[in-house]
Amino acid sequence: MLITLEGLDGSGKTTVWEALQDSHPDAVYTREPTGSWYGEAVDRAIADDDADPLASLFLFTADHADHLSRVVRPALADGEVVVSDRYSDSRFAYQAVELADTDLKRPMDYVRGIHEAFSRAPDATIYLDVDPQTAAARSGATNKFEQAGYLAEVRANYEQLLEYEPERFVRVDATQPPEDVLAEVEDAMDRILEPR
Ligand SMILES: Nc1ncnc2c1ncn2[C@@H]1O[C@H](COP(=O)(O)OP(=O)(O)OP(=O)(O)O)[C@@H](O)[C@H]1O
Ligand SMILES: Cc1cn([C@H]2C[C@H](O)[C@@H](COP(=O)(O)O)O2)c(=O)[nH]c1=O
Repeated sequence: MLITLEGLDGSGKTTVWEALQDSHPDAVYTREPTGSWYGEAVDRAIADDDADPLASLFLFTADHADHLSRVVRPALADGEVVVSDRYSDSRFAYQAVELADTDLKRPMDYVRGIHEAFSRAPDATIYLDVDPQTAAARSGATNKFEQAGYLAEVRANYEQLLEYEPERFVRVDATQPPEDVLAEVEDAMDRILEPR
C-alpha cells in the first residue's frame, strides 16, 4: 500500500509525516526529493531561479525513478505500507506551472504521460489544503516555489488532480491547528488501512 502526502510548501506535510512515524511505526517512511545524488541535483534546480523548466522536470523525474526502484518498489514487494512526503503529484502540480511558459500545449498532461510509462501510482493521497498566502508565510518564501503567486497556480493544479481522481484523495483542511490536522490525518490513515 502506497500512501502519499501532498500539498503546498508549508502546508504541514513534514510535520504530519514525522508524527505518523510515532503512531504508525511499522510503515516505511520516505520522501521526494530524496537524499540521493539525484535529489541533490534537484536541490540545485530548486535554488536556481534560471533553471530550464524541462531540464528541471527531468531531474525531478530522475530522482523519482531512482526512488521507485531503490525504495518504493522493494518495500511494496515486501508487503510494507509506504508513506511518502511528496511523490508524483508534486511534479504534476509544480512542474506544470514551470512548463506553462514553454511550447508544450498541455503541460500537466505531458508530465502525467511521462509517469504513466514507468511509475507506480499511489493507492491513496492525503492532501493538506492551505491557501497560498499561509503556505508562503509558513515556508518562509525562501525560493522560487515558495511564493504566494506561484503557489496559487500550484494549488489550482492540485485542485484539478483532485477532480480527476476524487476516490484517491483525502482533503484535510491544513489551516487548522497542528493537532487538529494530525487528528484528521490519523482518521484518514485508519480508513485507508482498514482491511478491505
Ligand atoms: N497546522 C499548522 N498550523 C500552523 N503552523 C504549522 C502547521 N503545520 C505546520 N506548521 C508549521 O509550518 C512550517 C512548515 O511546516 P512543514 O515543514 O511541516 O510543511 P511542509 O508542507 O513539509 O513544507 P515544505 O513542503 O516546504 O517542506 C513549520 O514551521 C511548522 O511548524
Ligand atoms: C518532489 C517535488 C518537489 N517539488 C518542489 C516542492 C518544494 O518547493 C520543493 C522541495 O520539496 P520540500 O517538500 O519543500 O522538501 O520542491 C517540485 O517542484 N516537484 C517535485 O516533484
